[in-house]
Amino acid sequence: MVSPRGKGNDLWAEIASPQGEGLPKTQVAVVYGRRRRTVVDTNPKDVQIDPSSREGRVSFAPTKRISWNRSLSTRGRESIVLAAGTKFRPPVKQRGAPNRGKQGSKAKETRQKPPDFTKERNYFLEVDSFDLLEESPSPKNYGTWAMGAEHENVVHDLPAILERWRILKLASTRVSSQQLFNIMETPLVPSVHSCCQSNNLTEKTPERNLWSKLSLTSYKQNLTQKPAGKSSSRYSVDDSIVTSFNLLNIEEEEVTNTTSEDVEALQENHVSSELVKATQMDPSTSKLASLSGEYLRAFDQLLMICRQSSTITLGDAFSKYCELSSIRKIGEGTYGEAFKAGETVCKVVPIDGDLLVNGEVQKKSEEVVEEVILSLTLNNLRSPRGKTKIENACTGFIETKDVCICQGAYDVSLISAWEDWDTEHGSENDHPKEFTENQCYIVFVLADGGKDLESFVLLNYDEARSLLVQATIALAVAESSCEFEHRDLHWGNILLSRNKDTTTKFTLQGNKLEAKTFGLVISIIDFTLSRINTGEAILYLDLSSDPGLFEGPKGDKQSETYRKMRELTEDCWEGSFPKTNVLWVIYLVDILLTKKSFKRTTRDERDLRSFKKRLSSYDSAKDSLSDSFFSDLLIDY
Ligand SMILES: Nc1ncnc2c1ncn2[C@@H]1O[C@H](COP(=O)(O)OP(=O)(O)OP(=O)(O)O)[C@@H](O)[C@H]1O
Repeated sequence: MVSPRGKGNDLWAEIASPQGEGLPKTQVAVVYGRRRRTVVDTNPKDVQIDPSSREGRVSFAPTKRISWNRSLSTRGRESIVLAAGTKFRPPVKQRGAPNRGKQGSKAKETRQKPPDFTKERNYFLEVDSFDLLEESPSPKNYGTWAMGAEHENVVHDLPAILERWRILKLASTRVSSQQLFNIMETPLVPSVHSCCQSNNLTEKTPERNLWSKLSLTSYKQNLTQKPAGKSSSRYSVDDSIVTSFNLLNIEEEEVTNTTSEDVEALQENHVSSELVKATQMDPSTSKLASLSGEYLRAFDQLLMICRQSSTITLGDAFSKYCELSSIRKIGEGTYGEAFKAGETVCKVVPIDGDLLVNGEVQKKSEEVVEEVILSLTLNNLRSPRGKTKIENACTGFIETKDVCICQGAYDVSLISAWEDWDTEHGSENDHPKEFTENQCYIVFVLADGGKDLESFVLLNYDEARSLLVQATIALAVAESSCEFEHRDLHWGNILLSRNKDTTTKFTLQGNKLEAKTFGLVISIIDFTLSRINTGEAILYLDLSSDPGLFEGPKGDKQSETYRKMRELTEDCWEGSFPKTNVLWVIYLVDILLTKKSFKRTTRDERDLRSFKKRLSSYDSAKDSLSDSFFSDLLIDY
């Protein structure tokens, strides 16, 4: 039941109000998503397995990972770039015209005499080097760091990161578009702001039934069927972006068809100069073979995000936080090894290499950029900046303190910590001594979130309630801010610790509230399966390409939750379904009832069971917060 209490009335009214009310009309945007890569896709030749070097290793076999939780780690974040907020103009140039024969011969002709964009390319190369200098005015001087010193958290310019990423994604559709991206259509409302700036997503993903996947061709057909120069009410998308796609998402032979008029048109349409630049690269360097070039660009972005001009060693990175000899390994995942370094936890994830790690293909810079964007977006909820009135804020997601890019063999101190863990716990991961001097890594520097729910001992019913209210708050706040859905909130992904505080503050849609914590602190981790809408882009993982995720044991709460999500989303994973968050809250109640023992009465159990029943009727975490179960845990301030 909604509990009216003074100032709180408004909040409860808002919590109960249907989502999307009063939103501006939706608009169409060009979107694309990238299909994920699997081990099967890997060319066996790319996998460096030197039998002589396998001594001491557990195994390189892809089937090694057997634990249910860990086998769930799927790969390949999808993203949809939202091109909105601009006006429709007919495409400058028609591509894929019905008369293929004619086009083909023209393409052939043009390939013999490619347009010369040298002048423009040089200009943009100059701009790029200037940008790089501007953005990295003083590369980190790791050599002079005081070991174990206190460090301010690094502030990242998320809007700028997003913009660069978006440009990279658009540009990279030009090459290997068939392999990497699906061009899709998604309706979107006019002006899109980055939630990172506004901390309030005013433009939301429309309802499920508005989604329709169209190929770029059918999308363009739709556009060309409209009267030139006029936008239809539904397809009022900016043609400069369509043009960009027309120019960028082109077949290999079409690259050479790009004319200087096209470029001028793009410039006229105020398309970012970098986007224009993307259309101007020499076709010979932009063939499919430039896949590695694409990663290089993403890698450069990672360096920029980390404010590094070049990679550093793992030893240099860790020495910022502690004496190397004090490093302890505290956990492991399929992709990352987690080490305690001073006050922080550093998660080391190998990237871009050909070596299979723990039976998996290493993550690529491009997908890592997206994970960084996700982490930083959620980070912003901790201390939203750039706005006088904070709309949404909470501390329930793990804090990302810094990110850095490293290269080289594993540091001896890390190897020693890894081996100590292995002796004590028996690692499921491959021994890191396999990494060569060329290996690159991303290191996520995180706050120490404590122990995961599976191993944490809850003392009593109050702590159990505290866990539920904090998890629901975090989901509700992120849901409101950036349409966040965690989609994998099993008991390994909630970290718990205790402190002296009895309450935690949060802001939900402008309403400032406090929740009783009884001294428990939760931190949600692992956003691998998560979906967000940053306002610039929708980042999500297409779980339909991982059927194994839904084949877990019948009756197992976690497996059932994945299946319920699939039923709910109908495998449309790019869509917004805040109810998936409720499904995970239901899962957590189940876990508390069946898998965790803590001091509780029969009445407490009954309350938990009836709360669980009521949860099924809520459509979002935000809605669930209005349940009477939370009434005496929430306080206005
Ligand atoms: N911030 C943190 N504080 C404390 N422990 C952490 C933290 N981050 C990670 N860990 C520990 O390290 C383990 C692995 O981390 P995480 O699940 O993020 O890695 P991963 O490789 O992304 O995992 P997955 O196999 O699920 O993809 C966690 O289960 C947890 O025990």
